[in-house]
Amino acid sequence: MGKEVRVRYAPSPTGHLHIGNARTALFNYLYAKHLGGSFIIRTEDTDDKRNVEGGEESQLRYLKWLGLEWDEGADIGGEYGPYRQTERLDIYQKYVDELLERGLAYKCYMTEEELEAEREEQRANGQVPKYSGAHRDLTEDQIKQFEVEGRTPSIRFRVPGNKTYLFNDIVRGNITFESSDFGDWVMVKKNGIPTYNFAVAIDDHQMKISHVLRGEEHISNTPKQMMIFEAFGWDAPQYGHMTLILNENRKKLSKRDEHILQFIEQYKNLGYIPEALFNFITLLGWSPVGEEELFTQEEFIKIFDPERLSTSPAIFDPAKLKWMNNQYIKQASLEEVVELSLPHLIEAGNLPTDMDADQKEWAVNLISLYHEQLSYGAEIVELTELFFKPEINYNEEAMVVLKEEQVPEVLEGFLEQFSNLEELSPEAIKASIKATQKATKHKGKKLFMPIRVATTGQVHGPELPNAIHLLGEDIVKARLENVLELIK
Ligand SMILES: Nc1ncnc2c1ncn2[C@@H]1O[C@H](COP(=O)(O)OP(=O)(O)OP(=O)(O)O)[C@@H](O)[C@H]1O
Repeated sequence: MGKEVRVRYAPSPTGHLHIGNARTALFNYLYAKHLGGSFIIRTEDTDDKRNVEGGEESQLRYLKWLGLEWDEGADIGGEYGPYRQTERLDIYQKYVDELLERGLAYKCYMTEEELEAEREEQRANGQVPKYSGAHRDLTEDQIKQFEVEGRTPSIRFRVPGNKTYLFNDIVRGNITFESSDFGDWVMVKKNGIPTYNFAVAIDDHQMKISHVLRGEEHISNTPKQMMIFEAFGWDAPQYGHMTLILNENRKKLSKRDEHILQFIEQYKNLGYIPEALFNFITLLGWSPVGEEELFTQEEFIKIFDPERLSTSPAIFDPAKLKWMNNQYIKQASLEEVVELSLPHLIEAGNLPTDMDADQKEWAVNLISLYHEQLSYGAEIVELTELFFKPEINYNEEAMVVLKEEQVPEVLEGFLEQFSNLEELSPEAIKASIKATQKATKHKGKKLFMPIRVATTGQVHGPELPNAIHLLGEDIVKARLENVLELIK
């Protein structure tokens, strides 16, 4: 039997979960589930300057909302929380001590100003700046002197000379780096906190991670992590670097772009369906065999094959997401669609919070009229606007219809039939339109369009008798009379 599959999603708590982060988490999850392995969450929170309040909570909450469950983590009262790097500092310390002792790491006392001066000089000489190794081999006396001066050291990893680091990337095949391109890099910062690359390598080993699937911005970190694995004689995991998700301007989606519509929370609040997002995100940078685009989580788990990960970046297309959500809304029950959309009508002030049974029934009927068309919950407000405003401003398209010759006759005829109705059911309204046809001898578009446009202001729309039924007697009459006046 091969090695047990254990993968991880390792967010820094620097902001909310966006489509790009979620894609990385989801591919790890699918990979683990496909192979019967474990999916682990680890918060990489060692860069306290960048951490934001609520960042971790958001990452976890919206992963759960998308339907991802992790298998393992720190025990937080019977439930698994994520592993947190800041809670593992003792573990890292043990390994730092070992490398110092073995001479594979050393203390560097250079100040930020000295380091900057060094880089400045290298740039001036046309070189790519890298640490010169000035404090690689300090004498005991030099060290004492720096300590007396009160300098605090960072700890650097002693990069081996003339070595090639090669890994076979799951997505990109063989990738190599030369150790000569790296200066001795900081393993532990002056504040005593390990750097990202050091902590990641220790954790991936300790957590027995078998495959590291992450965004391609991490490719250049990989050799540093391999150096740590090598220093301890550990086997490195298999790496796979996935292409990034870009926005429409071809820029990487980033947590720091707070004003862009790209966060899972925003889509939840707009009334998107988690299964639709899951489906959509999985198809960003990965494609199944065949043309089919709609899959459940279980189906994805069955068919997920990392061989089919794309090597060119995927552009996040919000219009495609909207389309996909509509596919899911169409399949959802009316009850679910009401749950997604009704709160938005209330929030817009179109309906009261304390609806009585009749109002609720009216609202449900209204939403059901748009069940097929609705792309996301909040869209209901825009789609149903015509039901909540007393007057309509007929646009150009509408006026073209209303100016046709037969319109006064049709509308007067319909107004008469409508006024004589004893009950306002959609069936009765349908019958009154039929009766108008008989009386006026106009039929088809010539009959329907003026009635539709006069009552709704739109040339396309939901079932006409149902819409008229929901608009109610007063509004329908007022609109018909208004149009008759307008076109006189
Ligand atoms: N645009 C993106 N497309 C695909 N994966 C991404 C994208 N942005 C981040 N990731 C991946 O998400 C995981 C978590 O990364 P991280 O927490 O650093 O997110 P981030 O959005 O890059 O944050 P920041 O923008 O603050 O650096 C990493 O594996 C990273 O590669």
